[in-house]
Amino acid sequence: MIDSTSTISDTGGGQGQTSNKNINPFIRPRILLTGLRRSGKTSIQRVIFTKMQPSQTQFLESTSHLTLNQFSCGSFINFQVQELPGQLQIYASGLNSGNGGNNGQASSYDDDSMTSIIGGNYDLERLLKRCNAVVYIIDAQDDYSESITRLNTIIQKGRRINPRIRYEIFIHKVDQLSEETKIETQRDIHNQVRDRFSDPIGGMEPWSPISPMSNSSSPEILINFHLTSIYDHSIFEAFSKVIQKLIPEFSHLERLLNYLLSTSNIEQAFLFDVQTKISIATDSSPTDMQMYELCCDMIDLLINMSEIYGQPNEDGSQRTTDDDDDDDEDYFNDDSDHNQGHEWNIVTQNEEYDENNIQLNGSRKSSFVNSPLGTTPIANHQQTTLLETTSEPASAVFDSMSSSVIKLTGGRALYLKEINRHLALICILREEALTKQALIDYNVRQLKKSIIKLFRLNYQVSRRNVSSSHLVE
Ligand SMILES: Nc1nc2c(ncn2[C@@H]2O[C@H](COP(=O)(O)OP(=O)(O)OP(=O)(O)O)[C@@H](O)[C@H]2O)c(=O)[nH]1
Repeated sequence: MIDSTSTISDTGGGQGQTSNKNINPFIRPRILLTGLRRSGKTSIQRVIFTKMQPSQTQFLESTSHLTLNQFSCGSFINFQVQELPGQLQIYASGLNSGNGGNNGQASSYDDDSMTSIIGGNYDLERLLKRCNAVVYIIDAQDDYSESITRLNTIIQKGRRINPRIRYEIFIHKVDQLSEETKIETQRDIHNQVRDRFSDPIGGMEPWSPISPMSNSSSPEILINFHLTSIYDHSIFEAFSKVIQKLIPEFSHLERLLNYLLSTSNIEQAFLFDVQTKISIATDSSPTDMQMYELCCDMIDLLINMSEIYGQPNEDGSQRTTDDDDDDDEDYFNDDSDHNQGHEWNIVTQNEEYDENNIQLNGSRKSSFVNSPLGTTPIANHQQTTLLETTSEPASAVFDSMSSSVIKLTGGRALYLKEINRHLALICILREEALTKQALIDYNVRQLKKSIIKLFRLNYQVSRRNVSSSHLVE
């Protein structure tokens, strides 16, 4: 079993249930994606969200502005990724620097009072205050000492401003490293970060490992490390873990999957977003990386086979054949006003910092694939929310008829079933368990109904919340 994630904290290797409770289900969680120049930030987004071939990423131009990508998958995965380009330098905020001569010059990142403003007039404090997770990319093939210095600065600032931030450190580009070097690099980076926070700084509490029971008001720092590469599935697995911690329904989904396992003789179950191959939930057993990869391959196989031999619905709507599907199905399949399929929305939401410096990433196809960078600057001092959406519908061939069973050598099997047009359940089980496939099918249908109800409930509450906030306005 391979697990590319390690953690400083006791909770990091798990699914982060504690942090999900802090996520307001009505606010789109924000991920601040940052790291030094050329560390691989844009490549990661393109490979995961636009299906760009990893080899194509070498032609990407450097990102020069803060960009905001909003991702939606039906009503399930909703989050924003703010990419803070590596070329931006952190500058002295000026007034309280205690080093007057340093104004306007790049700081050493070490003095907390000196690191408020990032070159280009972005306010790091504000970005940290508003984000739920920082994904920090370290290029493992490069000398990473400067990168760690910068990371430590961000953590130091973040723990003062927003102690609930989760730091997900991607030790990236490990595809060129031997297994031994990977482990050594991870240990080295882990130690350098831990050592930095083992001493009290500026009156703050020292670094202390967190436990699942940790008090939300504690100053403990939530840090996870992931070994990643865009050239294999590790980047999907790592990003899945980041997303799972931000999905408010995650613990409910996990419980439902655990229940399915216990009733159906299944070894492991994943809920996959079909387009991105992000796993939005798993049962609570540790993830088997090789099985995870096989599940991703199974999705590709199913979609490819269906595209060749399947019959896409002419009207794009989903066929419903399950006898006992009820009205809940309509909620999932109704794209009228909320289930807009996969979207890369172009959004700024009344950002208070200098908005003319924000660049907006557009749709998966038109912006990212057809144009070199696909970013569009918005007008200066934009006051209203900009929302330009180009939706890419979920696969036309993935519908309620989509299901598959693949028997593997070694006595195991993979079982795939559509949950809705965005989500697939994939189970790993012993081949013998398939002798009771009717039971599994039945249980999966019950699971599907429960998931639909769960999201419908959340959707209704969020809608009510939105309309009442309009009334207040
Ligand atoms: N070997 C390897 N190269 C990678 C990986 N990810 C990205 N790269 C390469 O790293 C280079 C820089 O990638 P970018 O995505 O442009 O990096 P960035 O962090 O967005 O850079 P800035 O926009 O300048 O901040 C490209 O040539 C990518 O092909 C990886 O996992 N492995």
